[in-house]
Amino acid sequence: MAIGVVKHCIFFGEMIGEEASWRMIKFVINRYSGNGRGEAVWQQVERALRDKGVVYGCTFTERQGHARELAMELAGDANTSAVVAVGGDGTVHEVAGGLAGTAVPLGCIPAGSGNDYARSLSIPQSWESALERVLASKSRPIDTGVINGKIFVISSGIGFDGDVAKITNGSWYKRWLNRIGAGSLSYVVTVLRLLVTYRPCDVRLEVDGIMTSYKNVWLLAVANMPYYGGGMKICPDARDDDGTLHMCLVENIGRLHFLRFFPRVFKGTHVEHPAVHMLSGSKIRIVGTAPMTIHADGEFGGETPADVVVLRERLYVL
Ligand SMILES: Nc1ncnc2c1ncn2[C@@H]1O[C@H](COP(=O)(O)OP(=O)(O)OP(=O)(O)O)[C@@H](O)[C@H]1O
Repeated sequence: MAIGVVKHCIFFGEMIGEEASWRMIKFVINRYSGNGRGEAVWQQVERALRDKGVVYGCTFTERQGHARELAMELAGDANTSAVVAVGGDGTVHEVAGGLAGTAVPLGCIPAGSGNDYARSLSIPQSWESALERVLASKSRPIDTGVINGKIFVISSGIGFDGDVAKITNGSWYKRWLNRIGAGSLSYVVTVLRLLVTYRPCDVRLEVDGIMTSYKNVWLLAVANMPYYGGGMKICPDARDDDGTLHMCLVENIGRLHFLRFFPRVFKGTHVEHPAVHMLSGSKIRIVGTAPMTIHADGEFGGETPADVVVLRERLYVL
């Protein structure tokens, strides 16, 4: 039963009736993304769709995890041509989870605080241009990653990274910074806070059958796309269609040193630092001497040990 969709679906004027069986783009909107930006952006998008006479469907998320359920349901509808996430990376992550393995492509109108999915795919940050791209309806397949059974499209982070995502998502300053349009700065604030308290641990890593060990590991990012954390170019070589996951591991570095070299991640020049190891592979196992927090596209994903694999051409995107 297409609960959310039928309830909230909108068809226009003469399109009601027989023609409502046409295939159409369906929008899944997280009103609360970007601290209300989702709602504001959607109002403008909706007005533009009406002006253009586009037939569309729309539905609003009501809770965490709902976007995934809606996307799964919509993908099963024969009249869905694409599902477009209006929101941030969390919404994209959930919608992608519902569409992966189907032929229905994922579109995105960025309205969050980080918007790293949009940045990585060169989707314009302005809703007008992002909508144009959606309406052009050109799709291509991309890879996805899976960590401990949870899908990710952008990246997964373990250790310091996982804690940054977990703390930022629950922070008052993310909401406050979103309000003044500087939401991506919230990740930087958490990094600075956590730098004082984080305790690195040793890690055993197995990549495509090859074992290595690292001492005092701060973080291990596993990326399908180059950007995360609101514009940090953590794995500059990551490509969403190369069948490989790219990793950035930071070990054995003092807190002050970490703080000094941290800004380099915004340009991607951190990769030259001796404490940074860049790796790649398609089947990865990560075991820490202490449990390390995991995030999948910025959403909490449990703790290590972790098994990660890449699934080739698993998702269609616009
Ligand atoms: N109706 C809702 N009420 C509460 N939370 C919701 C609702 N709909 C979605 N969510 C949750 O809101 C969270 C944040 O959404 P999203 O990531 O899209 O926005 P953001 O955090 O502002 O952006 P970004 O991830 O790019 O920083 C997600 O975890 C999602 O599951």
